[in-house]
Amino acid sequence: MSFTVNLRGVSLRYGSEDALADIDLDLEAGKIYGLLGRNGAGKTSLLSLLAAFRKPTAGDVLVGGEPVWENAPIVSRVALIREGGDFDDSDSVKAVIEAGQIRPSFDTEYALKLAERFDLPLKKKVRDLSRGKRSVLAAVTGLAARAELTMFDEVHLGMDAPTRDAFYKELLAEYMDRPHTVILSTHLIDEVANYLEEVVIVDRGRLLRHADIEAFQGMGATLTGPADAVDALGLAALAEQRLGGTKSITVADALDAPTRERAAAAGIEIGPVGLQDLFIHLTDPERKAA
Ligand SMILES: Nc1ncnc2c1ncn2[C@@H]1O[C@H](COP(=O)(O)OP(=O)(O)OP(=O)(O)O)[C@@H](O)[C@H]1O
Repeated sequence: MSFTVNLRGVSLRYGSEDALADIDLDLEAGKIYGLLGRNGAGKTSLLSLLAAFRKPTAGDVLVGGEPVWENAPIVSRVALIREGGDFDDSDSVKAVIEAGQIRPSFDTEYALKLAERFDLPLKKKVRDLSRGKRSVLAAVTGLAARAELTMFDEVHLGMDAPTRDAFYKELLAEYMDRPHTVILSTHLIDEVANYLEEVVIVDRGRLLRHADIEAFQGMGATLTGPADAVDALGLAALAEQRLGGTKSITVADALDAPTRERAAAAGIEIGPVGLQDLFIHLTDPERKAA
């Protein structure tokens, strides 16, 4: 079984600051989601609500169809893994792994297998681990939790590129073996795009977009050509650049066939927009919330 997620009119306030405002979000069970947002957008706050680390100031947070707050049976099957883990620094790696057994579905054998594969020194104290190895330990406890909803909050930070690659592959293998709901919060969008089924973007405490990864990948376009011809298309540009008489614009929406034909006839080149670039443009602080 894996958990659905439903948020209805959810707000979270710290003192006088709204970290999240009026969020409505539905996630289906058994998919891998990417959670994107700039620094301070509200990603960690959102995940904290789903793990019942925090109580919403307003609204309903349902996990597996039930309110998650003070719901021990549900919470015990939800794993939120934060960067660097929430470990006692004086514990050994082995002790951290053994402590995972507090969860009903924690798989110690799998955790030890992963520890060996990722070269984690079992006897070392957490405080003596490098930043990257500490992240790996956090990732290992998350994978081995075998939870119904597993959330990794920028857990890749500190891992080098080959380690991140191995982590994503292991995550996918574990997911294929035992479908469950996964949320990956990250800034490295292009790196994880191949693993994601849907993408959720939060921006300044609000839900900006939620769509299939394919929809995002087909979403934007860049158009480059004579400035007058580009302007004549009358498209709403997310960003634009001008060099002499040539203009390049980035648009968020997919172009329809007539626009493509007009552009081609005017000598305008059309190219794709990388997910990372699209994300940067969509969450540009200069841009009004969409
Ligand atoms: N404990 C707290 N007390 C007060 N304000 C907080 C607290 N935690 C977060 N905030 C504020 O809430 C907003 C959202 O923070 P949050 O950590 O959820 O963002 P984030 O998207 O995870 O950011 P990052 O990518 O930098 O980790 C920010 O303005 C932040 O300063």
